[in-house]
Amino acid sequence: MPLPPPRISKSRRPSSPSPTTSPVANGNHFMAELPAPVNKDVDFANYFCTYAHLYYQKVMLTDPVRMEAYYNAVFKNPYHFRNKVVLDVGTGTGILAIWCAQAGAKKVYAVEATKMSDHARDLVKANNVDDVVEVIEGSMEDVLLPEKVDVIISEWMGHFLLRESMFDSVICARDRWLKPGGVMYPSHARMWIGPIRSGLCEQKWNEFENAMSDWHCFANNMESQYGVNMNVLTKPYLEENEKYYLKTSLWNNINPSQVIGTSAVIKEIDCLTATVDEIRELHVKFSLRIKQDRTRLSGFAGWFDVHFRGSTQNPAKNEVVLTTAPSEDNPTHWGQQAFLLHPSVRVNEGDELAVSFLMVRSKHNHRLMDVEFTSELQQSSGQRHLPVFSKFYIE
Ligand SMILES: C[S@@+](CC[C@H](N)C(=O)[O-])C[C@H]1O[C@@H](n2cnc3c(N)ncnc32)[C@H](O)[C@@H]1O
Repeated sequence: MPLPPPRISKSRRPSSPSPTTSPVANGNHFMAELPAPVNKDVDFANYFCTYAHLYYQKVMLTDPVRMEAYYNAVFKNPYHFRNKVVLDVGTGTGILAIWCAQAGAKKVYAVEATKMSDHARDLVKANNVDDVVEVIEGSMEDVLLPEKVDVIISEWMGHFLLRESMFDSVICARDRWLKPGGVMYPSHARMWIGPIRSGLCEQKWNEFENAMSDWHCFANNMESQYGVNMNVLTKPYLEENEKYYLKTSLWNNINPSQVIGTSAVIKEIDCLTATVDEIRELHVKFSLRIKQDRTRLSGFAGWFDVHFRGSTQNPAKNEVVLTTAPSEDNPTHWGQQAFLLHPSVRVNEGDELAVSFLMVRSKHNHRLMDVEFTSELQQSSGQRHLPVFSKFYIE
């Protein structure tokens, strides 16, 4: 299988039909409405099934940036774990739970929704921590623990942080099971956006044009060979391909030199206090300054970092940061999400971009995101361009 794979499997097209929330698309704009209840069976089939494969768990276990960050967070702050009760939300193979036990935890509840729990149980036993770690198969939202916990640890971050919406489950676990004064690992998260140049703009446009010229050949052939005129389907086919090639954000490991200006933090999350309402819809305005001369703005890249700081009452003595920012030496399996503009825009050093950004959950699947950028370029000469509106899907 090709590497690196997506963080979780996604149906490529059409997008997965799992209506779990109900924002409505109104003209060009996504508008959030109250979320509909999640259909658990559909969610399991679309989302959890991927994590039931050791192949995907191994992708995460072989990301050194991710592994080092969690390992250091636990073992450089062992007093947060020694003789403590810990909850690992979404234990996967059990790796974080095993580390917590090795760091001296008195009890670790390791909750996993999928059958990966069987492998986790085996791994826990094989590493002689089965007297401390209890693997529980079930959805975090349904699991009943016999006691409250001192620490919640979880690796819940999806592409561009919030894809997968797994943080909802961590919030649910925190509100039910964390003792007052308890600690979250990680404790904080931030989302970033930066302006980029990328050859992918042209590549995706060419792929889109090829797909359409292939369609026209196919339609001509259908008419001449089988006597059926396909033209009524040309527009829907174009829209489907526009979405796939031009409006779907791309997983990409961007080189830092491709970031052509300043980056902005668009969201900061305190894991101890965040609510689902706070992350369900993000609407942010920010500005970016171009720092390279005579280049092209191909679009925007989004990434995140998380911090292991402990809590105000109980701070980590050794703070650890896990970043997925563009990096030549330390790329991660999350990469960055590229949102490409068609066409790209000529920009110069000193130009300013005023950006309005909106992200809501997809109406088809609450674990995927719909994104809008409205960007207004002001050249260093003072000349202002008309705002450019672009809509994207994080699938
Ligand atoms: C990103 S993986 C992390 C696995 C492991 N903790 C690690 O760090 O290698 C997230 C895991 O959480 C599980 N998961 C996600 N949401 C869950 C929920 N609500 N209840 C239980 N498990 C969940 C997934 O099945 C998956 O195995």
